[in-house]
Amino acid sequence: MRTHEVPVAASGVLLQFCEAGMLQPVDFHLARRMAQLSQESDERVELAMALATRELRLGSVCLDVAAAHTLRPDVEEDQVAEPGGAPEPDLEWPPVQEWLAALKASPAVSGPAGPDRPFRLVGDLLYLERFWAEERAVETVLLRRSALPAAPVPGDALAAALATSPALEPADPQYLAVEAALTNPTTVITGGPGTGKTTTVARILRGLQDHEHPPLVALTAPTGKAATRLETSVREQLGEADGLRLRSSTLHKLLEIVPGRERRTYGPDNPLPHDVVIVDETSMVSLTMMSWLLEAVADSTRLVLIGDPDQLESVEVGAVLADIANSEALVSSPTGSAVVSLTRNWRSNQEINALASTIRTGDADLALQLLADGTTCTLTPYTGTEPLSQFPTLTTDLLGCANAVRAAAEAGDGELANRELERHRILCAHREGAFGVGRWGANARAWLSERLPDYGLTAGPWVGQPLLITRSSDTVANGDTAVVVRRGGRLVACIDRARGPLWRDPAVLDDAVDLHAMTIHKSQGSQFGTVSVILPPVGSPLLTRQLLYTAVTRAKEGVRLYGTPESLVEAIRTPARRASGLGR
Ligand SMILES: Nc1ncnc2c1ncn2[C@@H]1O[C@H](COP(=O)(O)OP(=O)(O)OP(=O)(O)O)[C@@H](O)[C@H]1O
Repeated sequence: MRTHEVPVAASGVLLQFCEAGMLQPVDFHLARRMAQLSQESDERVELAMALATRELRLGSVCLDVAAAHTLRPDVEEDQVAEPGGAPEPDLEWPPVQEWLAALKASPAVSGPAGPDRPFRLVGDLLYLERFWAEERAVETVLLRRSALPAAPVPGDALAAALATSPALEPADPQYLAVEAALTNPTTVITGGPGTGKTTTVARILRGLQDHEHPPLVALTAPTGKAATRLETSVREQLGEADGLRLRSSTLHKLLEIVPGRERRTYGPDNPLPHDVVIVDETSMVSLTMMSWLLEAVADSTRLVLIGDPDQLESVEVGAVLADIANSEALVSSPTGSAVVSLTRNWRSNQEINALASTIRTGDADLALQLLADGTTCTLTPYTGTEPLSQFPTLTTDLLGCANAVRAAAEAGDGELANRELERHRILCAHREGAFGVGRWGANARAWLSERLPDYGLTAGPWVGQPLLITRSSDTVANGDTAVVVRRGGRLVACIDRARGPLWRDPAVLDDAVDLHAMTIHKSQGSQFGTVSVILPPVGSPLLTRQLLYTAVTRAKEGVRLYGTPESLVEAIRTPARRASGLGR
C-alpha cells in the first residue's frame, strides 16, 4: 500500500482525501488559504476548492463537481504500479446536490454572471476565476469571429491554390480545407501525421499570394522546432514564396511575451499586424496561450489552427484544440462548421494507419487482432524483467540504425547521419525504472558497445554518438537531435535544424544527453521509420489512449510494441479526459 504525504493541519474529510492520495499537500494548503481569506468554513467547499486546484495541476481547466466521484488518486508518473492496480479508495463524497448548494452559498464562489471571487461555479463546473476568464475569452473571440461575414473565395485564388499536383476532387477533405481557409476568418484543420496538413497550408498560401500587396503571414507553433519545420516545408512546397511575407516564430515570440512575466506586446489593445496567422501543433497550445493569441488577432486577420486533437495535450492546462474540434458551434461560418478533418495518412503504411484508427476509436479487441495478424505492427510480451537480448527484432533495428548512422558519421556526412538516426527510435512513456528512457537508453548503448568497436565505452564523444539537446539556447532548441561526426580529423556534433545543419564542438553542448531512447512526449512532431514502444505497466497513470496513439503515429514503416496485452487494452480504454466548459 502506498503512503501519501499528508499535511499536519489536515483533518476531517480533507485528511481522508489526502491520505487516499486524491489531494497533494499543495492542493490542501492553497484551498485552506483561500477558504481562510474568504472566511469560508464549510469543509465541503474547502474540499471542492482543493480538488479544483488538483485538477488544474493535472491539466483540467475546472472541476466537474457532479463527476468528481469518478476521479482517481493522483499517482506520480514513476511510481511502480501495484499488482492488479491500486485499490479503490473508500471516500466520503458529499452528495452532489448538497455539495453544489454549499458552493453556491459560499462567499468564495461566484456564479456565471456574479462579481469576481476566487472561484466561479457554472452549472456543475467549479473554476478558479482566472481560468474561467481565459476560457470565456477563447469562447467569446471564436464566436465573434464565427459571426464575421465570410469572404467569397475569389475564383482565381482557389484555382491558384488547387493548381499544384496532385489534383483534388471537390469532395476531398484537403480541397474543403483549402476552400474553408480561403473563405473563413477562422478555420481549424485537424489530422494526424502525414495527412497533408503542410501540403494544405502551402496550397492555402499559394491562393493568397499577391505580388502587389504581399500579405504578412505568421507561421507559428508552441515550439521553435515546429515553427521552423513548418516554414521550411512550406517554402519547399511553394518553390518560390514571392507575393508573401512569411515570418516563422514561436507563439511566445509572435506575441512578444516577456519571459517570466505575463506581459506581452500584442493583445486586445495592440493587435498583431499580420494578414494571416497559421498555428501548427495546436494540440500542444495551452488554454492560457490560446486566450492570449485569440485576443491579439485582429478581426481582419485570417486565422488557421492546425493540429492533431488525438495526440497528447499541452503540458499545461487545457485541451483547447480537442474542445474546439468537438464543438459544432465554436468555429463556424454562415455556411456551417469551419473545422475540417484530414484523415488519410499518406506517409505511413496501411497496417499502421489501421492500428492508429482502432486506438483513436477505442476498439481494443480489433487492435489486438491487428497486432496478432500484423507483419509491420506487432506486440511482444514485456513485463519489466526481460533483458534486451530477448528481443531480436529490436536489437536488429538498433544495430541497423547505429551502423547506418556511424557509416555516415565516419564519412563526415552529418545531414545523412541525422536522417539515418530517424530509421528507428525506442520510445518510452516513463523516464525512470524498468519501463523508462533511462534504463532502456543505457541498455541499448551497452548492447551496441559490445558489438561495435569504440562505441559508447567512454563518457564520449564518439563517432556516431546520437544526442538529444535538452535545453534551448539562442541557436538550438530543447528537443533538437544531433550526431557526432568525424570532420577534418576532429569530432564535431552536427545538429539537425530545419533551416540546415548546425556544427558545434560536442564539449560546448552541456545540455545534450545520449539519444538511445526518448520519451513519447518529446517525440511529438517527429516521425521515424520504425518505432519500438515500451508500454507502461497496468496501473501506470501514463497508460492512456492519447499516449499510445502519439507513439504509434510516429512510425512510417513499423510499430513494435513491447508490453502486455492488458497494458495495451488499458491504454486504449483510457482516454485522458480534461474537464473544461469550452463549447459545452
Ligand atoms: N492528396 C495527396 N495525394 C498524394 N500525396 C499527398 C497528398 N497530400 C499529401 N501527400 C503527401 O503526403 C506526405 C505528407 O504530407 P504533409 O507533410 O503535408 O503531411 P502533414 O500532415 O503536414 O505531416 P506532419 O504532421 O508530419 O507534418 C507528403 O509526402 C505529401 O506530398
